[in-house]
Amino acid sequence: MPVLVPVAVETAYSYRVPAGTRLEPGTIVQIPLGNRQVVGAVWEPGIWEGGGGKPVDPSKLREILHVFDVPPIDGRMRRFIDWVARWTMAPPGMVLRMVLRVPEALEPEPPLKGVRLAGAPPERMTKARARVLDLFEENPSWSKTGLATAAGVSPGVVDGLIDAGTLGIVPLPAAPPAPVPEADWNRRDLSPAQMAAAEDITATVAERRFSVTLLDGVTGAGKTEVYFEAVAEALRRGRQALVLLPEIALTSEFLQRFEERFGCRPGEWHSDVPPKQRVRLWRGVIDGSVRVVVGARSALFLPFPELGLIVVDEEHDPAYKQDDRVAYHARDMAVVRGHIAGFPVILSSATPSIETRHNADTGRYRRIELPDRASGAALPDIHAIDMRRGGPTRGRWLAPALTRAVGEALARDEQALLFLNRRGYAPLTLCRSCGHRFECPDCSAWLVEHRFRSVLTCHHCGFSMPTPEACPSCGDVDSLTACGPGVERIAEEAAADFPDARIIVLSSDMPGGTRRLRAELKAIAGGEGDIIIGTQLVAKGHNFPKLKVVGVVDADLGLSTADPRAAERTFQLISQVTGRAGRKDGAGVGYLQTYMPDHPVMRALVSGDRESFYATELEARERSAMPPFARLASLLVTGPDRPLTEGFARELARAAPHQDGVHVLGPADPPLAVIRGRHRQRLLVHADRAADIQAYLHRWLAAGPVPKKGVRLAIDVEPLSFM
Ligand SMILES: Nc1ncnc2c1ncn2[C@@H]1O[C@H](COP(=O)(O)OP(=O)(O)OP(=O)(O)O)[C@@H](O)[C@H]1O
Ligand SMILES: [Zn+2]
Repeated sequence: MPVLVPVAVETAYSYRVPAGTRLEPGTIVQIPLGNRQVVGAVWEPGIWEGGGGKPVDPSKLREILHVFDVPPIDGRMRRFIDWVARWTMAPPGMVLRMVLRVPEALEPEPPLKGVRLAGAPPERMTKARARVLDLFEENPSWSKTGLATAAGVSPGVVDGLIDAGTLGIVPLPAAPPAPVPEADWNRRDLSPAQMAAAEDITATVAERRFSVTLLDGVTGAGKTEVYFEAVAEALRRGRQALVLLPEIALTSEFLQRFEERFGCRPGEWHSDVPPKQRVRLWRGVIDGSVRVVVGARSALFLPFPELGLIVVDEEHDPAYKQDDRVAYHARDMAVVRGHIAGFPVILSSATPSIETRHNADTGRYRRIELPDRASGAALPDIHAIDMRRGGPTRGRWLAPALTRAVGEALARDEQALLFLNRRGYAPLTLCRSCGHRFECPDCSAWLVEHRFRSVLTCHHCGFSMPTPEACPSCGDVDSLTACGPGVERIAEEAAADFPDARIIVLSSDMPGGTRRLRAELKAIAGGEGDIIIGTQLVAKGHNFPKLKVVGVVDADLGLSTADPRAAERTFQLISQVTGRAGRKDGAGVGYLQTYMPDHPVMRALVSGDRESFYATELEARERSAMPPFARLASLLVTGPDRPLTEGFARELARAAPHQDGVHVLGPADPPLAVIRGRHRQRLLVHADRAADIQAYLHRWLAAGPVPKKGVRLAIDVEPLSFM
């Protein structure tokens, strides 16, 4: 039987089925692979057999070692795995590996050991022993620690009773399955616009057919409440539902809202979920006891047997794209999963991606608009601060107009948010005497100063060194100077201007990790903190009722890159972050510090005219033949040194087949030419919309050189990152 194995090979391997067993495709099995034992899944013949395979001598086949007692991966899930592998050009076994992420879930949970009455009372009765035995009137079986705690005795007392034969050990029943969310637990009053939107998408769930709906509503429109109604409908119809969020670890508020609406928490799936809980969730998903999962992008690969809805919240968020190993976009693959299994997909955003908006414009996706905020509050007023005229004095980063607005907010007991998408104190440190710049020894990147921790660190590989007092190049003391601001530097300036204000700095690398960030975000939502200073993680979906003023310290930051999506990203990020202002009762204001107030992105933001942004950007993409009007694929070559890397990339380029409508660009140095000591070269395939880019790549790779001597090739179809 063909079995997909979780390694990077293009085909399935054949194994012998143990005598007397019949295995259907999808069965999860343990098989020998070299001298290891791995987990794989039985697959249908013919799909991943490969072209040049010679028939294997049946007597040489190795046997399947073990069949796991879990439901098989169903046919729709198998087609989905096949599809993702074909689309991303990843080996199918590597996609399967994402599905079988928690092998511990394949074995039944070991039963918990408990104790119950088993014999006569002990000869020697003490007060402690009596207290323990009394508890069996309440409950016939106890866990050992539970019993000792309830009786207020040491575990030794319980052990003594076991030794005396009074108590015996019994297996306790397994933990009950996750609570089932109730569709009609607590329906919230929706605004008329929300109601209409909810009716519309609920109908798509009821139809049980594939469709994609873009829920396109301004920041604070109440999109969450609307798609909750779709989740409720899936529950009513006995289907499972999946909600994807880009930054689930940080959104405890979301889980609370879910609980208010459905009476219990959903299943959670992301990197911060403890291993044991993940194991339970995976099993609960495949056996159907978990009905709703809220998760990060990898939740898309959970083996739901009865999935009837996927919601992709903040569908524009780049966090949905995985760049390494299997390079997939969870939003696009969610649409594929819906298509294969025949259920609706909802994409929700206040700033839809250009791709999604184009699909809505051309009628491929449905679109529902929510033009106003649910609370009735107005959207924030956005002002541009022209840094050429109204900028700050030398050595400062906040313009007088912005500082004034922050001061006024504080005087009204409101919160202000200063947004800068740069961690640390300063992005570059140099020596005033000799011009020496601090660079990472392993990456082509500057070291970023983190003054709170007194280190210079690399944001690409994590290299870190104490900030020296003298320049390592010329030896001058006190000659080092910080160039440009990061959030820590803005915090320093704000603290100097507002010594009485409570300032909270939020960035992903703060000590304390996710738990601390969660706690801080909750505190801010509860009204604590006067000035919040943060990187892009403050832009994501939060509701801060007291927040009125948002200042974008460097609105041009994202525009200065060569990324074809620079304008789109900047528009999305700034709309999202300013969209945190005035969500409850309006009167929010946003200030954009920019040297380019006439740039179309700044104009669209200031005028609040989303439509003009989308029209201009779509036209620009079409004119320059960029996605979604063309297709791209990136081939990233990495190697231990520059000659090997460049040599392979050139050889690969020479092997590119000729095809009308397809162009190969490069090889070229990406902006980050070295990361962690590995040299990088990028080739880019640009193809007409109608071209089959995967077929082209297959032909190319079959004809091209094979990477060796530590050189590796990574393919990314429709890449988002060009760094
Ligand atoms: N019908 C309603 N009446 C009053 N308040 C509501 C209603 N629906 C939602 N809200 C509130 O409005 C706020 C914004 O809702 P929600 O977070 O769903 O918006 P959103 O559209 O997802 O916004 P964003 O895209 O900015 O994340 C929340 O505080 C929510 O509790
Ligand atoms: Zn580095």
